[in-house]
Amino acid sequence: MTPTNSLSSSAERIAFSGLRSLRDLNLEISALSEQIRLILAKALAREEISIAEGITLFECEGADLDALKRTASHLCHQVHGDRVGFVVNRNINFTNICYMGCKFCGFAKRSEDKGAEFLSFDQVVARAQEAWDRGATEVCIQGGLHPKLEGTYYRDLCKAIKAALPDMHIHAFSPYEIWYGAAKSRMSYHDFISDLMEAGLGSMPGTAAEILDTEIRQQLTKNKLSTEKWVEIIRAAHEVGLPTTATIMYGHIDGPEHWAAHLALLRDIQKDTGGFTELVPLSFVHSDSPLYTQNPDKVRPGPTSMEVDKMHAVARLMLHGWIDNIQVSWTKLGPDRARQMLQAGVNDLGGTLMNESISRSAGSDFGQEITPHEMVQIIRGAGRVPYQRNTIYETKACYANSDPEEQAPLVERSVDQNLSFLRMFPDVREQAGAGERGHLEPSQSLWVGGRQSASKNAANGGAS
Ligand SMILES: O=c1nc2n(C[C@H](O)[C@H](O)[C@H](O)CO)c3cc(O)ccc3cc-2c(=O)[nH]1
Ligand SMILES: C[C@H]1O[C@@H](n2cnc3c(N)ncnc32)[C@H](O)[C@@H]1O
Ligand code: MET
Ligand code: SF4
Repeated sequence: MTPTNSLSSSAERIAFSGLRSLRDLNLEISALSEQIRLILAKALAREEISIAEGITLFECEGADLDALKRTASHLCHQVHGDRVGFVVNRNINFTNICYMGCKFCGFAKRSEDKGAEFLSFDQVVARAQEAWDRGATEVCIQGGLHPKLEGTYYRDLCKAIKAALPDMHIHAFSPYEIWYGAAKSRMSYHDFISDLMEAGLGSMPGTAAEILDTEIRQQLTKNKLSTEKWVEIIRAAHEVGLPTTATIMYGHIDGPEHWAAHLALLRDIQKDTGGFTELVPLSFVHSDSPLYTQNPDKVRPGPTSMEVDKMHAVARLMLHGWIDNIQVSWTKLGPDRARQMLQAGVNDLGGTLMNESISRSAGSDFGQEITPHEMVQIIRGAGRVPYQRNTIYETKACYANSDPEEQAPLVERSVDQNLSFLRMFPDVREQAGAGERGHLEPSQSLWVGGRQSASKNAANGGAS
């Protein structure tokens, strides 16, 4: 198919995507406040950004913030060139029945509540099969901590999916679910996770992280997994060879000091294990979240727009060379803000999802699915070259010169969730010879068993 919504030349795409040459960037930086100038110069020299410096970056504004975003974009291009990825996947929440009482959560229900759900294995497998038939490479599976779940449930669910779909990647079970399953099975985390891997688990979402700070966690929920346990479970997963993502849920009762410390903690873990594939910042969705509705005076209604920019940009700077994939969550921000983040250090749009419920039940209104064809247009709308990847960042298809098949979304959209959001993107013209910069060979992954290729690309000069 002929590509739609694209730019005519590489130079045009670079200018449009907000990227500056190193010379221009250095010039711009020389005009900034002394403090920010020194930190950005350090980042460009690949020196480590400390927690204190991270806090300073989180507090910057105006020209300083513009330069921070451009520095993040520059580092992103050093690693990834023009490419921005997405995964074709389906989110399957096998149950929303949960009594853990996390205050930020709008998803959990009691078993007698209207809308309470507990899918059978057959139903989960049927959803996975339907996803496979629509081209999904991954199912992302998480659920409530249902009181009647056996410890063996998680393993048996993986086996049931793999029996029907041996090549489907299972990205499943948050550290909180691992804690629950391991406790019910009276097994160590290492043994419990190894058992899940034998049953077909391919990777784990690094959710349940929220803010990795004891005081904040106690206010978000008294019972939830401690910071220490989250770290222990993530380390155990990495040690037995299971990759995980990393997340941060921000914009509620937290602030810059928590964010910088959280990112530094993830970086420390990565230095030891290399097991994180990506960071996914999750903006707090407030409107149907008890945390906010019960305390609107004390809890913020999600991060400000500036904080969203800063989170993605500072994460790029603090994690550079360690966690080089920064994913924006379109379910939290919507397609247009997600597109803008591609100019603040982000190189990934995450999953097409097909069924989103966690954000929707907390009040987000960005729908359940963005189809591959739409993902490609959003990415081109930021002057970047789209590619489909699998969960561990291997290229499945590059859309420099073609488009994926158009597909109707799995769940019909309401009128306000139709494709009209794509019209807000700039009118960009057909492109010839797109994608000559920054391309990887199809088999090359930016996450190869914990060793990322950032330093190699940077050593080659990166984007100029
Ligand atoms: O439907 C959802 N899927 C979520 N997913 C799935 C995600 O969008 C993608 O499937 C993968 O991260 C793609 O690599 C997550 C996966 C993670 O590893 C970490 C966080 C999330 C968060 C969500 C979420 O809020 N809603
Ligand atoms: C599965 C993950 O989804 C995230 N999550 C749950 N509820 C919300 C919300 N209201 N806003 C943003 N993220 C949320 C949490 O980080 C959880 O661990
Ligand atoms: N219940 C699990 C957790 O909190 C996963 C889904 S949360 C909506 O980690
Ligand atoms: S966040 Fe997860 S564990 Fe907490 S209440 Fe919601 S579903 Fe349950």
